[in-house]
Amino acid sequence: MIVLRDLTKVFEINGITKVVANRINAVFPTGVSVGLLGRNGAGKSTLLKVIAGTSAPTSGEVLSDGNISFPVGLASSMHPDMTGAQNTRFVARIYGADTEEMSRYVARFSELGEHFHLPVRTYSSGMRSRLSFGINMALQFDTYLIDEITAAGDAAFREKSKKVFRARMEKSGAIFVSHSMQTMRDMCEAGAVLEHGQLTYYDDIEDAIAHHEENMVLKQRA
Ligand SMILES: Nc1ncnc2c1ncn2[C@@H]1O[C@H](COP(=O)(O)OP(=O)(O)OP(=O)(O)O)[C@@H](O)[C@H]1O
Repeated sequence: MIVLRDLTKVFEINGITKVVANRINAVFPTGVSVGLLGRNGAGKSTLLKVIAGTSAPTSGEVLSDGNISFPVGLASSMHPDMTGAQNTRFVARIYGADTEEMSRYVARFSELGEHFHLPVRTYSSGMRSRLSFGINMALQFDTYLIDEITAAGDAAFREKSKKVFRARMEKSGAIFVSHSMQTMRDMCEAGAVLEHGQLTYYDDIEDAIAHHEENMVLKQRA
């Protein structure tokens, strides 16, 4: 279970204030795959980083009784000057996994070929996503944080990713960001909509999608 308690996250740049989370109180239940919805710039990626602990809240806290992955798909998760193989071994050591076994798994899964041994800064965004997804799926987490991974790779890769993700969901939960409603339906049971710093949680992803689509229609009319 992940609990957001009075969570506030505010960015201030050049006198402009952006409130991403405004005293959010929410619970993400154990073992549930939750789709996080919201329009561009609502703060979904930022919220994932705050939940992962890679970005500090302005106030409030994130509590969890299980371990949480780093956000898959966000470029900041990888060290750009290290190769894919080095990043993999580095993460394996942090989490106490077998470095060689994990390296073999990630090399095979991510389908990076010779790029696996080149610095991550030379990768396309899709290649980075594949690496970061492979590293995450090689490890056992109670909650996986996934940001737009399904945009990475060709149809065969996406199918393989979905299969591995579903296998992980037998024992774990996830918070999943995607702009594709079809992907949300395929991958998530529950949903949450982030708008104007508020988060509304729904046990059924269909209810969250209906709320989100209504927001998008209202935006078009405005
Ligand atoms: N490090 C930062 N410093 C300042 N502002 C930031 C920072 N990161 C994000 N923001 C701002 O916070 C807001 C939320 O950004 P975020 O990327 O979390 O939104 P998002 O919902 O994931 O967007 P998208 O759907 O377009 O990917 C945006 O207005 C963005 O400009």
